[in-house]
Amino acid sequence: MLVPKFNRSLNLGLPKLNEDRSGNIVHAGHAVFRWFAVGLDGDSGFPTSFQSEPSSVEPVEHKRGVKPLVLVNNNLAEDYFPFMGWIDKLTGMMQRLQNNFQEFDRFYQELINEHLDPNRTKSELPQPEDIIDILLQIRKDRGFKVDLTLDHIKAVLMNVFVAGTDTRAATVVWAMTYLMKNPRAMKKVQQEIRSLIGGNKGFVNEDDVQELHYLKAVVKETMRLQPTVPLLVPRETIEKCVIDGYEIPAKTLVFVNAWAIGRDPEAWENPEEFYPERFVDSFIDFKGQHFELIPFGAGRRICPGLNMGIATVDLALANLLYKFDWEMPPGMKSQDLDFDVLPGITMHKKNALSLLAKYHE
Ligand code: HEM
Repeated sequence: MLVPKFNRSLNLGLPKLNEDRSGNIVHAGHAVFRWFAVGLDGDSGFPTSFQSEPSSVEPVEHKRGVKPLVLVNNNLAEDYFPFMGWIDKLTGMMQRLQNNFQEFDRFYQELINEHLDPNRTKSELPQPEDIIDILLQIRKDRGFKVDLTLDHIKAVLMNVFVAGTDTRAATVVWAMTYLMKNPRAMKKVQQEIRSLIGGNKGFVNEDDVQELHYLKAVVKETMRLQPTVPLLVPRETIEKCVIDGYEIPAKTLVFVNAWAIGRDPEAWENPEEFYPERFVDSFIDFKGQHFELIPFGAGRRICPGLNMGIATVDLALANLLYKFDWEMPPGMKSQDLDFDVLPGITMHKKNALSLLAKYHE
């Protein structure tokens, strides 16, 4: 039986919350993620910059007067080989991690202080209230007991912002890349959206998305080929087991390769082909019940943000496709697009996806 090896469900930067059962600090979450969000900046719901390479994007200025947060994307050797932590010290990665943590900690503390400020005027309150208000209220209701500390609240925020932002942004970029490579699918999905929404409404909302079956198939097909967390959360066997004749001892670290599973010729016809139609009228879903498609993982540690993740990917992609016609920049052809990947826990496109957006009248 496989069990999660690490308690990574909470903040990467809050070591106390990342302790394993033996009380050791677990470093599985050491990878420091990039900050890049579709629709994070601005009210329109559209990305302010459509690039897949975050390092080439200006850091997102949050409007709170503190230094902008710049997240670096790097993996620690220790993430993969726990005995190789010394390399991270030598390369300075550990120090960068610590610095990053401190910046984040300050940022979240400032947000919390703002929410705790009794002088916060009514007009500044988000509508109706935001996640920080709710968490602080729960804490207050519990009489400030130690079981919900400010560190826990920071951890939840970190999770929502990072686990949920990076993955969604990457998925939208991969979907656009596949669609640019496959004009037939691009045309079909745009037709579906535009014929449903028409010209007057001007945007796609959450209810509309439920009618967009081909769009949903496009997203599934993208996640089959390019799951953004290809190796899921590491697991550890708690007892000896035999799989396919291989004997696996207890306490073995196991990585489940969702990327390879999505391309397994025994599970998929023409697995390398981008063919969203395979999901139209298919019962296969990514909710952890069909093991041939597990971009959100499966079992007890399945992604808890699955529904939110899909809802926002569908919505962002649908609006991008509804509002704009997409072309390659001058001098480039869709054949030039590649699927090279940056190393990392989250699978990002290595070379920036630069496209020309033409407003669709
Ligand atoms: C397209 C979007 C997303 C993808 C592809 C994705 C994918 C994943 C995957 C593969 C895992 C590991 C599951 C496993 O090992 O079984 C995971 C875990 C997690 N995800 Fe997501 N995720 C997405 C969006 C989100 C969002 C929006 C949130 C929060 C708002 C979120 C929060 C988390 C958390 C907290 C975990 C750790 C769960 C645990 O270890 O118990 N994710 N995600």
